[in-house]
Amino acid sequence: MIEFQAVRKQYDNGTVAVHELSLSVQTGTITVLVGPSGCGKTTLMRMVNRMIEPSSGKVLVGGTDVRERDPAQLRRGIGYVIQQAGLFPHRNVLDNVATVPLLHGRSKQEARRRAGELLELVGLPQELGKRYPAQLSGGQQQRVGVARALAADPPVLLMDEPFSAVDPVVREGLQDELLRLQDELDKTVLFVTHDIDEAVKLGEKVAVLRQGGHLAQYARPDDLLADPADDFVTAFVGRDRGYRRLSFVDPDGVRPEPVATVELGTKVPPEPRWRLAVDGDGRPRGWLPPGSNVDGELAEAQLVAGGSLYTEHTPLRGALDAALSAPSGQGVVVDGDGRLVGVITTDHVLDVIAQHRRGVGEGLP
Ligand SMILES: Nc1ncnc2c1ncn2[C@@H]1O[C@H](COP(=O)(O)OP(=O)(O)OP(=O)(O)O)[C@@H](O)[C@H]1O
Repeated sequence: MIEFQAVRKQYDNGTVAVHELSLSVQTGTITVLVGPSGCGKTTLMRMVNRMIEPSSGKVLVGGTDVRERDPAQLRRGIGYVIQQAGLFPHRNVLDNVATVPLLHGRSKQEARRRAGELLELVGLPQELGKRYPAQLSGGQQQRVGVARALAADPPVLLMDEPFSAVDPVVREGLQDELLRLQDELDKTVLFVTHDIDEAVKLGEKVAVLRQGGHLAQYARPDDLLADPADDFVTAFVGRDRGYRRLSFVDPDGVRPEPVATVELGTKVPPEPRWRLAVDGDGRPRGWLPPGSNVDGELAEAQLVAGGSLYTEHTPLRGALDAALSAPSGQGVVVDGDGRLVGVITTDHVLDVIAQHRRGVGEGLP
């Protein structure tokens, strides 16, 4: 557990970055600090590994005041990942990661073997180990940064806007990867971002900070979206918080309907309705518009790209998105292996939301 007890930080120039803030971070969970630029997130995080000392108050890690710990020894138990990964530019990827086990007294050979395992853990192919950081994409560099932070197997991981320098698609991949890793590793993670979507996706709990280092609200993402504490939090979580909250709504009640399908590579007579094209394994590939005259065998070029796919039993937000984005008005539902299960309409998803609202009795916003 990490505990901030009435922590305050005033810099020498008089700026109060953190104002008497108290917060407990549960062991084995991801806790996110979110808020606008300059609200004190980084200052608060760096007090955990003593890169910054509080002006007053205490920070405890595992029940001990960090001021009683030797900074170097304290940091060995705390991984630290920053934006742009912070890699050594003149060392190759494998050696960047191996640095940490080497510092811990492992032999060079052993350190490299461990580094190889870690690269695999974060989803990087072994052959990238020989490259230099500048020869990797931004997303790959971030993965190396995570591998290096994990190298000493620290119980605590501090992550300061680690994914903010990469494009949105890569960023989503990195977020998913972090959630997968966390499932496996059960670290105590403190994660800083200014992106509320990232915060509610990753955080088991989310602390919203406002200017001057005040804690505006500390809650589970679902509660934050359903019941923002004040106008500041309401504005910060945004007007589409109702839609965001669908990410946490149980999809019970979603009943996919059958859909007319056609198979790629077969002859297809025209029909006055939308049909979903699937490959030989039953995976959806796109839609064939009503009345399409297919010359010869059906090929991908004749299809309209489908909308997003909804994987059954995942939260309702994906179901609504699939229904809204489908060119045919029918959202495509697939199973965990990506094979077609059926389709859902927007009306059906809205009905499920309405049922949920009645059942839960506490209305979606
Ligand atoms: N060394 C310093 N000396 C003086 N003021 C500082 C110092 N470091 C940070 N600050 C100020 O303290 C406040 C909080 O800064 P901090 O970096 O913790 O915010 P943040 O929420 O992490 O911001 P961002 O999202 O922009 O990184 C800001 O007003 C900042 O200008």
